[in-house]
Amino acid sequence: MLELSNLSVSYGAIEAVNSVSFTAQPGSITALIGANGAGKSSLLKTISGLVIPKQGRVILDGQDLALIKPHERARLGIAHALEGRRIFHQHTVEENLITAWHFRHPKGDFKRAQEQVYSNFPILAERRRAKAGTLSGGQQQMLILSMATLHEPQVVLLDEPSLGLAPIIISQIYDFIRGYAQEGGRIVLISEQMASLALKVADHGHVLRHGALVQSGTAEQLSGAGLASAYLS
Ligand SMILES: Nc1ncnc2c1ncn2[C@@H]1O[C@H](COP(=O)(O)OP(=O)(O)OP(=O)(O)O)[C@@H](O)[C@H]1O
Repeated sequence: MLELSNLSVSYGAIEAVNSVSFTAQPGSITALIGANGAGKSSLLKTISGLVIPKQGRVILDGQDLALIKPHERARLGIAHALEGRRIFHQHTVEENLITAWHFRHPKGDFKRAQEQVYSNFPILAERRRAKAGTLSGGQQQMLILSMATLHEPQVVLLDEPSLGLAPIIISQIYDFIRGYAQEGGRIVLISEQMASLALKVADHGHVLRHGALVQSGTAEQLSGAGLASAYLS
C-alpha cells in the first residue's frame, strides 16, 4: 500500500501542494485530477523523490521514504513517467528499451522483457529499428509506458499519459495500464486534466485545486454531477 500523509510542497513562496493525504492499494489505479497548476505533477514528484516535501510523509508498504533518494526509490520499484515525451529521439525504439533496461541494473532477461513489450504493443515491434523521434505521439507514449514498466515496478506514476493523443490510442494505452495494475497487483497513479478520461480507467480519484484535495471518491462517485465545478474554477 502507498500512503501519502499530510504532504505539502512549496517552491519558495509558491504553495504547490497543501496537506494532501490519501492511500492507494495494490491492483488499483488512482487518478489525480485537476486543472493546469493544481499540483498534480508536484505530488507525483514527492513519491518518486524528485521533490522534497515541506512537510508530510510518503510511506510504501510501511516504509517511510523520507531518507530514500530517487534512484534508490526506482530500485525499490517506483517508476515515474514524467510529463512530456522524455525518450531518446535520436535512438531507435530498441535502443531506448535497452537504455531503460540497463538504467536500473537488471538481473533478469532483457529478451523476455522486450518480447513482452512487443506483444503488448505490436506496432513497437514493427518500428523497433525506427528512431524514436519519428514515431507518432501515440507510439511514443507506448514506448514511454513500456520503458516505465519494463522492470515490472510495483508503483507506476504516470503524468498526463493521454495528453494530445487520439481517443482510440488513449483507450489502447489505458487498457494496457489497467491490465498492468490488475494482473500484477500493482499501484498506478495517473495525473489527468481531463476528469472524464481519468475516471474511465481509474478505480479511485482525487480532485486537486490550488494544491489541496477538494474531492475524493470512487471513479463511479466522482463521475456524478458536480465534479467539474469543483476543480475548474
Ligand atoms: N520548479 C518549480 N518552481 C517554481 N514553481 C513551480 C515549479 N514546479 C511547479 N511550480 C508551480 O507549482 C504549482 C503546481 O504545479 P504542478 O506542475 O505541480 O501542477 P500540475 O497540476 O501538475 O499542472 P500541469 O498540468 O501544468 O503540470 C504551479 O503554480 C506551478 O507554477
